[in-house]
Amino acid sequence: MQKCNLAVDIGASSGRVIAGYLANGKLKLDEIHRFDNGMEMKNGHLCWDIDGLYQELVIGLRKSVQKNYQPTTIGIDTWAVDFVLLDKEKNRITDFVAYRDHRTDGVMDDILKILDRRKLYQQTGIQFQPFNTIYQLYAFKKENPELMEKAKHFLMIPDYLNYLLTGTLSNEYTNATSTQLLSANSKTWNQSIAEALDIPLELFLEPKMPMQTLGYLKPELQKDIGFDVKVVLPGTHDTASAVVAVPNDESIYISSGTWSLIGVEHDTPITSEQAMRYNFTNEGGVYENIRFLKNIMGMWMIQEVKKELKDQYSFQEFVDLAYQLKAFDSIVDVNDERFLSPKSMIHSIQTFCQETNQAIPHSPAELAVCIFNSLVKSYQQAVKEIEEMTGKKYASINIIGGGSKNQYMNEQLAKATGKAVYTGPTEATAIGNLIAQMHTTGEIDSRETSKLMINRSFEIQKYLIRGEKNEYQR
Ligand SMILES: Nc1ncnc2c1ncn2[C@@H]1O[C@H](COP(=O)(O)OP(=O)(O)OP(=O)(O)O)[C@@H](O)[C@H]1O
Ligand SMILES: C[C@H](O)[C@H](O)[C@@H](O)C(=O)CO
Repeated sequence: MQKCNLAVDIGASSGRVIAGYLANGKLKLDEIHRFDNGMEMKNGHLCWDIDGLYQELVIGLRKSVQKNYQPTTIGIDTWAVDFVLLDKEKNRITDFVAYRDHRTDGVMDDILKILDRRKLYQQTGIQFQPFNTIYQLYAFKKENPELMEKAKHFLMIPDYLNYLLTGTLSNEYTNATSTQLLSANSKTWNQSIAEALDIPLELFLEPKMPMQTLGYLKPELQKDIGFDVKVVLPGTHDTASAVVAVPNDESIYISSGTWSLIGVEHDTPITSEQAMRYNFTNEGGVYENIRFLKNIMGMWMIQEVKKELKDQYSFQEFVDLAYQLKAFDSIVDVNDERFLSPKSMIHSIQTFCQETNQAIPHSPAELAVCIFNSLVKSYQQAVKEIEEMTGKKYASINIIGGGSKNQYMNEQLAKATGKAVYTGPTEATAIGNLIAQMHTTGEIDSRETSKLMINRSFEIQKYLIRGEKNEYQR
């Protein structure tokens, strides 16, 4: 039997259970189970199928035994901001409403009439996004005052899955920062913000830092799967885990999946006027540092176009089509809210182009090129903003996550920024999750060791502009 750590990494479009172990100084990965994820309408709201996700997690645990693994620890990460509320008997009293649901339409504006925008930013350091937990909680309270009265516990998605595994309630720190309810400096829930919005502070537990043991499997689950395992906290926000696996500290990173998260690590929050204007966020990092980054609409746009075209084209085929199209220059502002949860992504892109007097993309190739070039343009702008705010020049950008497989965008980004673009690892989030577990068990002793290990274990590709000829070296 092979001893291993298990990373459960659930993204907005897919989830996986990955076994990780050290062999000859390298981190080895084995994908044990993969499943789709998505939202569905329930009780008039877009929701996640949380019970289905839990079942997939348990299937992953069972498969690990069938594959002859002996898991010693398990860690869960998912996307951020979404939550569930439990009553005093610890029963779920809300659906897992998804951040793209329209319940938060207009709520941010309402709250910014109660709270001063600058103060809110200075206190929390969090980017203004209409779906942040603070706006979702407020919308929920307005719609369901009687349920809010009954609510006794607030859990985010990984907190809830950890509760189902162990029976222990917790609020993990990196994910808690995405609520916009935590003080960036003290790393505790902000009383004045909660009170101003009449959100009961009793719902929250003292945030627990990553890299500690939460508990063990509940007896009935142990019996079902046939073994026990230590449940450990990685950065339960997937982006926090992903950032741990960036191979080079000196690069700007882009964690590219459903969202594109572009930024750098920083010791302390940056809450300047400029950072607020550029709408950068200061989320909590696994090493108790700050992930100073911007949340950009990301591959969601091509995911939606793919779906609308009835999955006739794979992601790789969209990339191939983009290469074949000689020129198509229309650009959309990917951060425009119309792209967050549209009825039709294709129609929204076309309308944007029409309103801005640009050529309207019709073919799959034109739509792909428009999305890819528009994303690259927003990355280029964010790079400029990061350099301006940190007062530092960066020689390279490192793209991690599934989106790093998009060669067309990687090349365009190198061309647009004149910087070396490194890509990989593609499973950065699971890797960062595993590294946090290995820190907890003592298998990895320092951050430096983990960076060396990542560079030794995974192939990193390089896209580079040489001289004036725009040649790329891989
Ligand atoms: N072969 C490929 N070529 C180009 N792009 C690809 C390829 N494979 C995957 N992708 C891109 O990667 C994205 C998925 O990335 P990833 O698996 O990291 O996301 P996720 O984990 O589901 O979501 P999240 O970002 O919410 O965690 C797809 O939407 C697609 O755009
Ligand atoms: C909204 C997204 O959940 C979040 O901001 C992003 O960081 C993420 O989790 C991407 O997977």
